Amino acid sequence: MLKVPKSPVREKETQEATELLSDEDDNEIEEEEEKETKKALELVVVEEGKGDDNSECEEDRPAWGNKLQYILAQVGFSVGLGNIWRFPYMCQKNGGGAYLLPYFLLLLIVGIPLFFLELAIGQHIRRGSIGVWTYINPWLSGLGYACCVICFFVGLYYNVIIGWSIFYLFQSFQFPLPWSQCPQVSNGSSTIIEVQECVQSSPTIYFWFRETLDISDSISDGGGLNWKMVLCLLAAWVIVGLAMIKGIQSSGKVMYFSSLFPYVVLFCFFVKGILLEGAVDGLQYMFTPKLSIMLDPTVWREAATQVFFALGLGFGGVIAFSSYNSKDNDCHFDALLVSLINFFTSIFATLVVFCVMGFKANSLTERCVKENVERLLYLIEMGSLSHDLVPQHVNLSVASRTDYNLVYDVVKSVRDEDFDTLHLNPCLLEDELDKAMQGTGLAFIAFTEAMTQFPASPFWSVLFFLMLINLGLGSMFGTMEGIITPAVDTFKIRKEFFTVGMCTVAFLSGLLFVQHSGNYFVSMFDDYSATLPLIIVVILENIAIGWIYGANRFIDDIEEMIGKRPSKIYYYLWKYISPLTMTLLLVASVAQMCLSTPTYTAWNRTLAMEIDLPYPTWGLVVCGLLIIFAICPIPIVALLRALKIMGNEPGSGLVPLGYEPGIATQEPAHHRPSILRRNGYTLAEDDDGSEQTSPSVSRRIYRESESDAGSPSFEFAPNGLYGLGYSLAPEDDRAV
Ligand SMILES: O=C(O)[C@@H]1CCCCN1
Ligand code: NA
Repeated sequence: MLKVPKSPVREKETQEATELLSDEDDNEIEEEEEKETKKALELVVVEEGKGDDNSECEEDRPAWGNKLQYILAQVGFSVGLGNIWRFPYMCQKNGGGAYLLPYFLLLLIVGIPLFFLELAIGQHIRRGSIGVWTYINPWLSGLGYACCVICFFVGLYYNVIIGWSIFYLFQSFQFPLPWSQCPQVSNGSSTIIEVQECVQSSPTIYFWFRETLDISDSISDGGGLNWKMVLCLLAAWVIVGLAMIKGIQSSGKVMYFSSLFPYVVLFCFFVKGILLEGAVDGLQYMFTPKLSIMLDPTVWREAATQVFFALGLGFGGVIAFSSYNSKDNDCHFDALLVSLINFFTSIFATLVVFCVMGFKANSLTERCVKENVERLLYLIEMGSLSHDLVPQHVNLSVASRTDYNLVYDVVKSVRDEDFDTLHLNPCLLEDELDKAMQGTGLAFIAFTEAMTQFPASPFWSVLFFLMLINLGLGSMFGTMEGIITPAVDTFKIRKEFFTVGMCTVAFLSGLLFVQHSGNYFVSMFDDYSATLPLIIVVILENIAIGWIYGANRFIDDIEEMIGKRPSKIYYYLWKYISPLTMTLLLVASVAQMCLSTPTYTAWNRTLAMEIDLPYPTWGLVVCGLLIIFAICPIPIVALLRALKIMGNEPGSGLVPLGYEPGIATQEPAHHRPSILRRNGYTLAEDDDGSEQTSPSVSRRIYRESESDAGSPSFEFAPNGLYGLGYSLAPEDDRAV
């Protein structure tokens, strides 16, 4: 039942990494001892896997091979398309630099504390999300289910983006790259011309909207299925499904490679990007906060949800991964490390995107200046404009952008009444940056644009899309596991069947996103299913710990676990600051959502540009339903509890623990003594429930109720040795 991969290579690496990390360990452990423990642990796991109920060597949960592996797993889950695809597009949508400030602030006062909270609670209670929240308070187990629904919605469209990447990957094996120039068509007679829609926009934009998405003009115009995308989505789901069933094993070396690979690729793009003409303008734009935009609650809401999305808060994955830690693991350090890595990855990717945007805006303004200078010269020649208006030092025939802007201003002030008849364009770089490509395609368009500037472009293109797929799949596995594990635990179905069923259902539902209007649904899901519900879930998690469980008690627990007391700041953050901030945000954004008509960005084929359209009524209904579906498990579970439909009977799989406000008072009769192995010592705990009165000082570790005992849960772990070198699991190959 439980396979423990034990390759000599792996073991050696584990040791190496352990050595590397050992100075971080608070408790000075003899290496020898640690190795012993590890062996014992593996042995234990195998024994239990065989169904051997030998309580002498019983360990409830498998553990991570080493700290580095665990950190890489957390980073692999949290760093994903969110950093490379979502963050840049959110940034552009919300005024560039104006978005960075709220994002960073919210990361500090909400993101890091809550990430720490999820890490600590998983490590303390040692269960997946449903188990954790049920343990805190059975009325809250709906939170765990809401996490599953959110994971499902996110997984649906997340895989579509992986599908897009697969499409681009396949298109990358040609030279010149298909998005490097406009396609040519013959216009009936013998002349060959370039496609108008492409000339009006740009080859990369055209490739995105027309060749890839073949997008319709509005969300109401479905346009049928886009077969190319259907196939790519199918490929993406097949990969996910196979990897989730089997878990392709790979050596530790591959894992280190696959987590460093994205940074190498990004770095190359960055170096190239910064050398592009106009890159600095793009960066300036990125780092200049437009303070006015910060009064807009949307910016704050989108910053908050991006923080949650990026860190995976409210997905359940973080809790699941940390539940495989030993109790003395320094989860505070982990929280800081992983959130900072995540933050800098987003910033890094966005730097590249803005360099490219600067470059594009620059070349567009250059073109604009050239055209308008010609027009000026023509007007002067025709006598409709006096030559005296041109300042002395300006030589129009070689005018730069600033020269032209100067002349434009002069002409505009002098010829105020009939200025419009002159048909002059201001050609401002900022305008060009403001209206630069937006929306879900931003990353695709920006990176492909950059690539056309590279020597050996197909090589870079292949590298880039492999990286994107690699990043996306890692997070996708964690997200899917967020549904599969709890479902399999609860409903006791075979994992293989459920995984296949789940992927099939998800693929079929995903067909919504591969219609010609599919992109609009992607942004709808991205805007509504992964935002408000996430905020609500995270608020409730925060309140559950800060108020129901008790912030002080939780801090005591952490002190008990990691041996040092977290700063008092966390008390205030958990108790007041973050719940208050999030509630304010929630209220403001709900109010704002009700007051304004929600819009989406559509591509207009004839104008060859993006325009904002209001959602049709049915679209609004769908948006509302997405939010309602995602959060409805919370009230439903509470209601079922109130009506006593969902009981505490052991074995129901729903309530693993007895409960009295905040404290586990009664254990199901068939629990077994748990043993805490720690640094080579075995701490057998007796089960007289002594921790009932003082749970904070007990060294309690996960106890199994019947519903969990011998349950297949270990088998259903986000199987760490995730394909393509993702190691997202404990050494012995599983997690919840
Ligand atoms: O930012 C991302 O791409 C992932 C999505 C899943 C949850 C964690 N973060
Ligand atoms: Na990832």
